Amino acid sequence: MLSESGQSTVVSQINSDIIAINNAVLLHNRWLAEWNKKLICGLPISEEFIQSDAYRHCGFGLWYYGEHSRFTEDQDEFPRLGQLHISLHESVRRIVLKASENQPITEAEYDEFIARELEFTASLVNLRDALFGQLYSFDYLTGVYNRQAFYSLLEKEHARITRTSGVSSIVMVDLDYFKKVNDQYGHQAGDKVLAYFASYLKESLRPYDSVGRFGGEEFLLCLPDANVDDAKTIMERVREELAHQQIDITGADGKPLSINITASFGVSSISKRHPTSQAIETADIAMYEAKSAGRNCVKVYRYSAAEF
Ligand SMILES: Nc1nc2c(ncn2[C@@H]2O[C@H](COP(=O)(O)OP(=O)(O)OP(=O)(O)O)[C@@H](O)[C@H]2O)c(=O)[nH]1
Repeated sequence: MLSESGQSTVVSQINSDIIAINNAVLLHNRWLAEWNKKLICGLPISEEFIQSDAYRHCGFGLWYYGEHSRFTEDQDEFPRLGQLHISLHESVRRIVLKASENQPITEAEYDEFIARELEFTASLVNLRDALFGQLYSFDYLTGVYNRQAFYSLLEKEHARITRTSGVSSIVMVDLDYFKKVNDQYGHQAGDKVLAYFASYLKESLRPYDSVGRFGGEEFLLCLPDANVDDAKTIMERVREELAHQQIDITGADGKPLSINITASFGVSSISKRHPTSQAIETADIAMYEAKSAGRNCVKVYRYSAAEF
């Protein structure tokens, strides 16, 4: 689905997550500057730096223990960042308590604090980089994987299926007569149809299936551990239900209207013997066969004996 800014909600969510992290970094830097100033200038240090759960109440902590999207929480770096933040607070607490009791702070204590601060900062950078990586993996308009990310996903699937000696299906899907949508209702309406179609595909498939935008109005699907006959059955259902979807758009004259679309599907398989590039090529052949057969249908590419 499209957000108000015209980008997919996935992309705008990741963007918001990155902005929220940047803000948390600012709050952390302020916290650091504040207690450093008090320590260096010999000013009284307030309770908030000494409490054992101070890490939950500082600006960074409020962000960390607040609400997050799955894009932030799913990153491997996220729990590590939380641990490093707690360790950093422990180190600061020891220093601040000693200072408030006019005891000298040892070099080892200071070095420990600096090491923890540096590790914490590096972890923040890792988390932000991971989110940028996600941002560059999704198609800006539809929120599904872009071509490059989907190719990597298929390469991983090929490696997995090679180990298990199994088979997975890949499907090339292309909207029918999509040019007419653009020509009749305008490019914006066309964009809306593409975004709708992408989320329809995602919602119609199993959670472990994947959807990528191959280019233009062409999408690629990966159905792990489904052979081409399973995939054909699934795609027939998806195709049939798609034709009954009412898509709300705004026409070129600004008036709202509902339209239907159909798509052509080409199914092929990926396995130990049939790598990613061959699977894409053959799914494309099957999809063109579906176009030639009159569109709004599913065709399967079956490898010949010579291709085994
Ligand atoms: N709105 C919009 N249109 C796009 C986008 N990418 C590609 N298109 C349009 O998709 C249309 C594809 O047209 P064709 O390749 O002729 O295919 P088609 O009209 O779907 O016809 P068949 O595939 O033969 O059924 C062109 O009008 C492109 O401009 C996009 O991101 N947004």
